[in-house]
Amino acid sequence: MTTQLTPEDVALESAVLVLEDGRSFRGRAYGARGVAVGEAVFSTGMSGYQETLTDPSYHRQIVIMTAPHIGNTGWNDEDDESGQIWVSGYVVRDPAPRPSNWRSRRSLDDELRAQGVVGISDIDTRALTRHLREHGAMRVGIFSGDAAAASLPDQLATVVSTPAMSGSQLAPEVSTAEPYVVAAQGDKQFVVAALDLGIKAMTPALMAARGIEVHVLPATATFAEIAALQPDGVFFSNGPGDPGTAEHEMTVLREVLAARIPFFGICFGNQILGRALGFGTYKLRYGHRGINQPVKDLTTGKVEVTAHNHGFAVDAPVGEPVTAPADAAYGRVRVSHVNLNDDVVEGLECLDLPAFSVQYHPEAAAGPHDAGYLFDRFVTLMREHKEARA
Ligand SMILES: NC(=O)CC[C@H](N)C(=O)O
Repeated sequence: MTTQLTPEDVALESAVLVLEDGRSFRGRAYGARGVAVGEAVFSTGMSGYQETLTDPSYHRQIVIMTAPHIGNTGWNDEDDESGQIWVSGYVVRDPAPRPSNWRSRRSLDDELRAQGVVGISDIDTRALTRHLREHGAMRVGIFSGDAAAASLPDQLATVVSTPAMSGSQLAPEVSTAEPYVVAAQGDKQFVVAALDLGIKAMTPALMAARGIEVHVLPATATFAEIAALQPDGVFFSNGPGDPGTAEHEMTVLREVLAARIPFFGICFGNQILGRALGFGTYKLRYGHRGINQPVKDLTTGKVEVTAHNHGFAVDAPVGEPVTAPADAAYGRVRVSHVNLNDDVVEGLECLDLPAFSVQYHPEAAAGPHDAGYLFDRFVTLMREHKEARA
C-alpha cells in the first residue's frame, strides 16, 4: 500500500539551513524541495517580497526576510521586476497559509515550487540575522526533501564548495541576450541607451513615463553599439556580483565619459562610475537591503527614506570635491549622497562632466518613492546638454 502525503504532512517536512561557519538552523521545507546554496543576506523590507524575489541583483543570494509574516498577499501577475525569481533560496519565519489580496493569483509557496526555488520556513530569522550582523555575510545552504537527511559535515562541504560573492562576475548571467526597446509615453523627448546588468522592469518604465525611449542593451554591448543609437543619455543599471569584476563595463563607461554623453547609474551602475573615475569598491560587512534606509542628499540637505540592495560600496572621500583619481581629464567629482546609518557612500556627482549615480533605488517599486526626483535630474541633465549643443 502506498502512503499518500496530505498537504499538511508536506508542510511539516523538516529542512535545515547550514551556514559556512558551521552554525545550523532547523526549519520546515518551503517552496521547492532540494538544495539551494548562495550568499546569505537579509532584507528588512516589510512589503514588496515579489519585487525582491524577481530582482536580478539577488542572483546567487539566499534572502532572509526579517519581517515575520511573508506571503500574505500571495503572488500576482503585475509586480515582477523581471521574467523570473532570481534568489537562489528563500528563508522566512512564518509563511501565510492562505494568501489574501484582490490581485493574488496563487500563493507564494506555489510560485516558489513552480519556479523550482528552494525555501525554508519556521526559522528564527532574528537570531539568523543577528548572527550575520555579527559575523558578516557568508555562504549558506538550504537542504530539504532527501537532502535534509544528509549529515551536517556533508551539507557543510556543499556550502563551502560554492563560490564566494567577492570576485564573482554575474551581470552577464542575468542580462538580456538581445536588445529591446521600451517606447516613450507621449511625445518622445529623449533616447537613452540602458546597459542591462540586471535591470528591473520599473527602471525603463519610469524613464518611459518621462518621455524617454529606452534602448535596453546586453551587458556585453560596446561603446560603438551605444554610440550608434546617438543617445541623449546612457544609463547603467543595478546588477548582481562584485563590481570589481566589471572591467568591460568600466571601459565602456570611460568612453561614454570621454564623449561627454550624459550618464546616470543606479547601484551596480554607481559602483562602475566610481571605478571608472578611479575609486575602489569594497565589500560591506553585511550590506544594505530593505526599503527603510535613510540617505542624505548633500546637494539639498534633504533626508530621504530609500530602498537598498547592495553588498558592495564605493570608497570615495565624503566632503570637498576631489579630482577624479583615474584621470584629471574627468575633472572634479564629489560624493552626493551618504547613508545616515553608517556613512556609506550612496551617490556620486561629476562637477565637470554630465554624469551622476546613486547606490540605492529611486525606481523602488514597492516604494518608498522619495528618490524619484533622480529620474527628473537625469532628464534635466539631458535637456541642458541638448540645449547647449543646439
Ligand atoms: N542592486 C545592485 O545593483 C547590487 C550591486 C552589487 N552587486 C552589490 O551587491 O553591491
